[in-house]
Amino acid sequence: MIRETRIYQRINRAMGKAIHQYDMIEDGDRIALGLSGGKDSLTLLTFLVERLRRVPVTYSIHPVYIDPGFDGGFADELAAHCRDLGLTLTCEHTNHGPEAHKDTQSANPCFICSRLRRKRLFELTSELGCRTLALGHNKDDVIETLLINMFYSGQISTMMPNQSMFGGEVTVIRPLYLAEESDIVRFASEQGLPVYSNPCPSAAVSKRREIKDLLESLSKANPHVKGNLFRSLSQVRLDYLLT
Ligand SMILES: Nc1ncnc2c1ncn2[C@@H]1O[C@H](COP(=O)(O)OP(=O)(O)OP(=O)(O)O)[C@@H](O)[C@H]1O
Repeated sequence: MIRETRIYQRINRAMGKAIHQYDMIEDGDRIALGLSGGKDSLTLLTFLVERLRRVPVTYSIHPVYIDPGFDGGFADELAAHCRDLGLTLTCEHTNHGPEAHKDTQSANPCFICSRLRRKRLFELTSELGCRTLALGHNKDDVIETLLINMFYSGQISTMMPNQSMFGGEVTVIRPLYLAEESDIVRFASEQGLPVYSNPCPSAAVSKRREIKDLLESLSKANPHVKGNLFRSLSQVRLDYLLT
């Protein structure tokens, strides 16, 4: 049972706002949910299950885990957690992780691994008869992706809250789009959500980690930095860009 703390209420408000504002869920939807075992997708799962008891909209949730295949995986524990919530976890065991770290391909293992994972996630979403795939990205992920795309891809873009793919076959939704990562960290800890440590050798050394550290240090001097970056996404002055 969720404890309705201040942090719970903040995330709940942010998620409710995102779901309405970006038109994410309709009555009768079958929603596949990418469950990685990390705090974001576990928090998303908790809120989407709990929301069913509160709102007059019905939907079904189908958690999906792509096991990257490192030693020390936690698929059984994740399946047990889903069972406790009355859900069945679809788990696919792969060797995406070790494959992506093989010497010949090690220049960008995260890119390779996430591309393979995304592909299987979309396929499994369709196989489960779902047209919606919910992912656990939060507001900080959106801001970091904006900077990663500018710094390393030379383009101004980020993740969308509601994104139709493959001609409408699957819609990706990100219900935590407006929720702050620091709130999610606190929520996961205060509610005692399970903690699975990520056995991936690249987990701590990604571009995202570098950007997180940069934003952290800029925010110490000015706490509005992240909020301003997020706001800039809806304050685009095209007449001052080279479009
Ligand atoms: N192995 C996986 N199986 C299923 N879904 C996944 C997996 N890895 C990531 N996802 C989905 O993609 C989202 C973003 O993945 P990312 O690796 O960026 O994780 P993250 O920001 O650390 O989030 P989390 O805390 O949920 O792991 C996750 O929140 C989850 O919904």
